[in-house]
Amino acid sequence: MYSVTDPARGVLVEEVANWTDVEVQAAIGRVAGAYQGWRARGVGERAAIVARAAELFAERVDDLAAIMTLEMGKRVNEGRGEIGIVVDIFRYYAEHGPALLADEPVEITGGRAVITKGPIGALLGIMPWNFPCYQVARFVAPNLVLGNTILLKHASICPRSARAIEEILHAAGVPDDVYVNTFASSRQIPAILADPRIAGVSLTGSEQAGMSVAAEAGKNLKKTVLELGGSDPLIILDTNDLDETVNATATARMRNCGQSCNAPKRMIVLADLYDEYVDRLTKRVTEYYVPGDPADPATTLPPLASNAAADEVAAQVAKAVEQGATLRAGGRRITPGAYLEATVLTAVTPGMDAYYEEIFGPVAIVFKAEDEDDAVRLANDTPFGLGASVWGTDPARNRRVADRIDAGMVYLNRAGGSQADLPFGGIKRSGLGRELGPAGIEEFMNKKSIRLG
Ligand SMILES: O=CCCCC(=O)O
Repeated sequence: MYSVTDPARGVLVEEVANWTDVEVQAAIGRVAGAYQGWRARGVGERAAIVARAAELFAERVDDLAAIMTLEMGKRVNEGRGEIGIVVDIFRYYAEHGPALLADEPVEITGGRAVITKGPIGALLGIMPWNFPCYQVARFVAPNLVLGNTILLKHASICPRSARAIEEILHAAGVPDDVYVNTFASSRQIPAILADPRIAGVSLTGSEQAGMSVAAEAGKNLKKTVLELGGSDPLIILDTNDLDETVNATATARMRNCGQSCNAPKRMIVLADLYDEYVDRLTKRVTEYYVPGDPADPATTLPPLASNAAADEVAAQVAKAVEQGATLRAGGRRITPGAYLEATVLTAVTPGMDAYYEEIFGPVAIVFKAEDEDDAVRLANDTPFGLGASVWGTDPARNRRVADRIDAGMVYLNRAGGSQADLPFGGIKRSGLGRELGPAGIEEFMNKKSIRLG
């Protein structure tokens, strides 16, 4: 069942029945059937439709932000910001897509060749609830320009976002069968992936979901992009202004109520700053992040996406404390609604679950590093490898540390934050492949070698 439950109040607003197997099969038939016609249109025509979609997303910013606030508790201002990135992504691929898809001549031994950049077919997208519009945009915009068609399965708590996105794309001129939203259940995913009419799958979601989709896709030899979890390190080497660093790093951690795959979840602070950083972060988190209505632009701490999500994070915090971590701030569930106090933990050590797992909520863990080498060791001591950030006053030192971090993305003196033209993705258990930027249009591309002579 898909449903909308307002996480600020715990009130059920709408239920949407899952599609039957017959409906899902028909949807696969639609996107597969539309493929040849869509790829036959020129890239310029597809790019113009994607550019129009950007404008329609911009026009509906308030409506989309309100939907996300209701469905998953996103602060309304953050929702507007998310639509800003969505607009950028659609514009980026509309503008740069044609050049990114241009033939590439290659010099080869004994002759000449060209690599053409074409689509591969109908794709399945499985998208999560944490950024209901952005996550869809970064998969859909490049693939529409490339000429692939799309069957989209959104998170079960986001049926309204799912419908609104489909409406916008169709209104922009994407043919009805080129982009089809399905209210399929997770149980139906294996059959979709086994269907020869589906050429590949992109999933953003949990490690668990990634493993099952990758297994099914592997069995069926389907190309896969996986954007999974992260426990990103944020290393503080030194600072000229500790308050500014504390505020900026707290903002980065608490953005989207801590529910971002690439949020800095482990603050690693060099020993000489550690005590002062922990004190000031604790004060900031306690005083600034006050629970409130996510529809109110003044709110600093919205609910998590659901009661289940809030309970899970609260349980992770309680387990960490039971295993010996120190609770410096927060940790308590607040009801009614899916609220959890903004939380700071220290003394988290190897052997505790919280040392290795991802905590998807407003919880910062602070570690003390003896020196630069120790900071790098701690940063890399994780099964994940999504993003990381390095904060310090010496650019050469920041860069040296960045080069030693095992992650798909490293930011200097800033934390995370997607942008349309910068590739996004991870290594290790954070996933496979890249989205956004030039790399994002290449994942489901047939780079065909044509030998000319
Ligand atoms: O959950 C990952 C999405 C990241 C969005 C962003 O950083 O802008």
